Amino acid sequence: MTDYVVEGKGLTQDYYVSGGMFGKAKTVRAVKGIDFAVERGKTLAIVGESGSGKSTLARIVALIDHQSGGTLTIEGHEVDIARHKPDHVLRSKVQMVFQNPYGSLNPRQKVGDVLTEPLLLNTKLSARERREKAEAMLVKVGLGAEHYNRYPHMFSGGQRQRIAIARALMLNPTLLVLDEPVSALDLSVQAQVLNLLADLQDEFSLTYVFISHDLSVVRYIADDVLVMNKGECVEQASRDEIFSAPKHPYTQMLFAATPVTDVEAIRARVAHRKALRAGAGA
Ligand SMILES: Nc1ncnc2c1ncn2[C@@H]1O[C@H](COP(=O)(O)OP(=O)(O)OP(=O)(O)O)[C@@H](O)[C@H]1O
Repeated sequence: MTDYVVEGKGLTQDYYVSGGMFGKAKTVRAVKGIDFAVERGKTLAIVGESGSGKSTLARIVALIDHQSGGTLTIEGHEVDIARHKPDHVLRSKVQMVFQNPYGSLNPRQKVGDVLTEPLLLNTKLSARERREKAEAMLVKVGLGAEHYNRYPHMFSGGQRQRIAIARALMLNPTLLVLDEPVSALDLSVQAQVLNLLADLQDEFSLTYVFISHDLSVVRYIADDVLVMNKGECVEQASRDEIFSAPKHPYTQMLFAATPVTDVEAIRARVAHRKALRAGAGA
């Protein structure tokens, strides 16, 4: 049986929009019956133009918002956060990384506090154990234990996103929802952070739901791709299928409008990852 970490069936999200003083209130359906499933250790990329509903879907999968309709299943258990608040076990399994590393870290909190806070709230680890785990995680994401006592403003954008990733990993999640995690970064830094995410995925068998409007990024990171337009899924296929022969006219238009750069580098990296996986499985 396929080991799906997350499955959505008919996921729908309605927003109630007030009409102002004289207008009529209305309901906007931002996500319209989306089905998907992501296997353990794989990445589903969700692509689409601005306003297509990507972030709305991401917030449902990350257990931040409850869907108006459909079902969400995580690790085989149907989740209904409207009726049952997720317990800390479920909460720790699903973590989100946001686009803006400047906004997502509290400027008054030292990095060490950012990283140990989830442990303080959700585990019985001692202060010393929490610190050791945080320092080890800093090293894991390419920073150093010496960064523990520094403040977020002392880091570059890429380093802050590494801190946000480290924080997301502190409770050993199985699923990361990444909403445009590299789009606020310079191109060279984007590549470094994508490499880090790929390495962490291999090391911890992480499952990613990766929101992006950037097809170069998607080609690099995704195993499967779901294309959204106006809240609907217009096409869903493996990365290779969708990049070599997009079927839906909207996907064709999207791909034609946004040239994919640096294809050779991406292919080399993908081949390298496949070889690593094959070696690990041998
Ligand atoms: N809280 C809200 N209240 C009302 N409408 C909303 C709300 N959040 C999103 N929407 C609407 O839902 C639709 C989908 O928005 P969403 O942010 O999910 O799209 P997106 O694909 O992530 O876009 P972007 O890439 O610009 O973030 C849009 O029409 C948006 O205006």
